[in-house]
Amino acid sequence: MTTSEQSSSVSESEDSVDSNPIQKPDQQDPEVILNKISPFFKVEKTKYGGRGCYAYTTIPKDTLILACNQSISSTIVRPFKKECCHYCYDYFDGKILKFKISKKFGKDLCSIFFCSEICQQKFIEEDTNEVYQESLLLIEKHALTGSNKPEVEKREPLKDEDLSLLISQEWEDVLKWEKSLQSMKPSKRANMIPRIDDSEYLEIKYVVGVLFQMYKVQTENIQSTNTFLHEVNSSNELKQREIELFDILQSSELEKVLKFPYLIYSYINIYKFIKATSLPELQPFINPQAVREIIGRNLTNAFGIWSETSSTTEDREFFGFGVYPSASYFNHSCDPNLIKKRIKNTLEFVTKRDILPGEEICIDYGRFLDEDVEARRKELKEWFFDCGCEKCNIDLENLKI
Ligand SMILES: C[S@@+](CC[C@H](N)C(=O)[O-])C[C@H]1O[C@@H](n2cnc3c(N)ncnc32)[C@H](O)[C@@H]1O
Repeated sequence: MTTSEQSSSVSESEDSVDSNPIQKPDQQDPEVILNKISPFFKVEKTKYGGRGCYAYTTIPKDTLILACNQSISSTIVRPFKKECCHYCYDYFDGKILKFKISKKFGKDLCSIFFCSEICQQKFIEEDTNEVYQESLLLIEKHALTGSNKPEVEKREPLKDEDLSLLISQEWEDVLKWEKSLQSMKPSKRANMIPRIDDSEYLEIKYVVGVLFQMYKVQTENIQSTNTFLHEVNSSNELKQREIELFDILQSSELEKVLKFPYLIYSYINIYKFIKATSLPELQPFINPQAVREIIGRNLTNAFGIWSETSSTTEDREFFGFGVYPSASYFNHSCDPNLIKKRIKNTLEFVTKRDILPGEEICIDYGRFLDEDVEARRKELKEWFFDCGCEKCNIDLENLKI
């Protein structure tokens, strides 16, 4: 536990602006990376667009085809941060967790909460040079700084504005902001930290988690082997493999901003907060393009972390989300043949029925399978796609009759 005083986290080193490509270890062929996720399926193009997972051979019902025990990054909503374990997401009926890593910043005590000493210890072991721990504590500190600032009304783009132009202009302005940030004394940079709301706080913790993994892989020079994921027994290599899979995930940041233009300002806030507050170790990884892609990858690939319920009709609490790249290639089907189970921080995927060779393996993205085809499609539209599953095709044909 650390209790040292820290005035400002802002980097004193020369930060780069937009010319800081992330140096990645030797990049592997995406096809090779994708086809080493599981011996049960290959990842191929679907006939309705994008990629999907297809069975190599017959897979009997109740077969565990994938278990992902490491998200690349996860984040817990502010209201549950003291009740939901940062490491394993366990929750004990609203009880405040006893184990924590804390640091005092002036009068403010900031903490990361865990359900047990084991989870706290695992978190510490997986950290590198305490960069992740420090980064999360700094987010807590600066989220407090930000919340003391007056609320700024977020600008809404005008109806007839050229959105693509607006988006590129706004991000260009961010680069100017970044130059003035870097010309400031570190002690003054706290003034540049924007006020953030709860959804931005959630997203910032996720983005910083991914940035930390990039730093870790580069610092520890972690190399990956060419085995299937379940054969990998080093957690460092697993993370490296998840990063490789993360890099080839779909990103839909621009699509989302074009649909909900007010989000540009939210994403810029997130970026400014991260750039102005992150440790020097993470700075080389922070540029608008990288952060926009990290945000965009969560939008269509994150798995929600929800409280457990005994039935699908019972209300659930939303604790946060995690991105598990190796599990992100399953498409949605309104008649899924795979069930997803979360056991603490592990996602398990088990077949619901026998699967035939060449059959697409799909999960259910929502909780709306009992609804009619139009209602299902409306729900999925919010996730930026028109469902191309077989059940929808049949149901749509039947509507025409
Ligand atoms: C978690 S990713 C699945 C992998 C993705 N197909 C790929 O190529 O990376 C979710 C995205 O896949 C596509 N997708 C998933 N299920 C689909 C479906 N039933 N019909 C059409 N597109 C789907 C959508 O673009 C969605 O945003």
